[in-house]
Amino acid sequence: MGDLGAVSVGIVGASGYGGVQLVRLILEHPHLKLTYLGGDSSAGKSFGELYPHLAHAVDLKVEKIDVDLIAERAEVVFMGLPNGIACGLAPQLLAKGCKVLDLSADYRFWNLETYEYHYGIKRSDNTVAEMAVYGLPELYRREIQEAQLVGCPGCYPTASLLALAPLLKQGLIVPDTAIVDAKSGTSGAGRTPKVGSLLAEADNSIAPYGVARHRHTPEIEQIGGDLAGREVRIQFTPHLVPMVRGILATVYGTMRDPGLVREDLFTIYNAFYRNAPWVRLLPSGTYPQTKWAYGTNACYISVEVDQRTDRVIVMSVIDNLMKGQASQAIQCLNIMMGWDDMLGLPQLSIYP
Ligand SMILES: NC(=O)C1=CN([C@@H]2O[C@H](COP(=O)(O)OP(=O)(O)OC[C@H]3O[C@@H](n4cnc5c(N)ncnc54)[C@H](OP(=O)(O)O)[C@@H]3O)[C@@H](O)[C@H]2O)C=CC1
Ligand SMILES: CC(=O)N[C@@H](CCC(=O)OP(=O)(O)O)C(=O)O
Repeated sequence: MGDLGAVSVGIVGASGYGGVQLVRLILEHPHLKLTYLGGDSSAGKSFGELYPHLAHAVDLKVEKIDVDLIAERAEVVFMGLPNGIACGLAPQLLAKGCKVLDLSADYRFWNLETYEYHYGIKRSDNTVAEMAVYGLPELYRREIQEAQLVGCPGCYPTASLLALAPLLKQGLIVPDTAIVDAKSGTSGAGRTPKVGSLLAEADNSIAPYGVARHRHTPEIEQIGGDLAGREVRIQFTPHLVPMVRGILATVYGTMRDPGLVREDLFTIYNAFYRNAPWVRLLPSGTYPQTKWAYGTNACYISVEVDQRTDRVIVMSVIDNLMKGQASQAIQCLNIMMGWDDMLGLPQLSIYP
């Protein structure tokens, strides 16, 4: 797959959900070729043993992680690893000239003490962390264009921030009134087995978790603060819902100007996202469904106003494994390489 002029790409953490999405996307991308797969417990197996339905398309074995081998084979490296591992590999990969895109939380935080506090992991790669760019293209396109190291956002922060950004950037809501109520499918928890992700535990039920202390809150507040130009406090509550993929984030905030109507907000959002091809603003009175984004890099957003309570309500949906993880990383790479944002990425959900 790929063509003669294609950029060589490696994936560390290839056996995981993020990894297998990346494999699919790289195989279908016209300017990328897959040259390295790395892992831990899956090392030594062929990729086809792990994912038999892709055996016909991928003729690579998963290797034990070896920085020299990765840099020899790949110009660009994606890392889809548990938190705390990428920060031990990125400094050496960057020193060897690779571009690095990390899907974990290791390079999302501008203040490493915040990361260390919320993730319970000590860090010593401060200089490299300072180079990292937050990989949300709709907000940090210019920085991503120049980046060697991208810390790709978490799935909840992507859905939440795309809904919140115009409100915070333009000071449309009373400070600190923002509430994010978010729901995720179980693939958000990754492929590594956990009791809570078992069908018998998750099916027929919707459950809040991480209430008042989920580790995505400081990430949302960091970017929210950057947009607002001041520290912000955001109430974030995630829920696990019995589906495989998808996130719906419903955002509430008290309007500073109670005179604003839905059409005003629509105009503001339309202008804010005019150069964002993956954000699809829905017509007034139409509300998004997670299945519309399934398998794509799209984010569907709808705005509403409740004049009875003076609140704005913004709904956003993404596929957590795509815009919330793997395809957003490819969108970032497209921008780093000077290619079109849409290049090689699936645009249409398989749902009717
Ligand atoms: N799932 C989601 O919706 C999202 C996840 N993320 C983040 O992306 C990252 C990857 O997530 P996801 O794909 O869901 O994870 P998975 O649990 O599905 O996969 C984890 C991967 O990490 C590898 N791995 C585990 N431990 C080690 C180790 N010690 N050394 C090397 N490799 C190791 C595994 O390899 P092996 O099988 O060989 O052991 C596997 O390939 C995580 O940081 C996650 O928080 C971000 C946004 C959304
Ligand atoms: C449903 C589910 O469990 N979702 C995960 C979010 C995954 C993610 O994006 O986490 P990172 O910030 O570590 O990358 C969670 O709530 O922890």
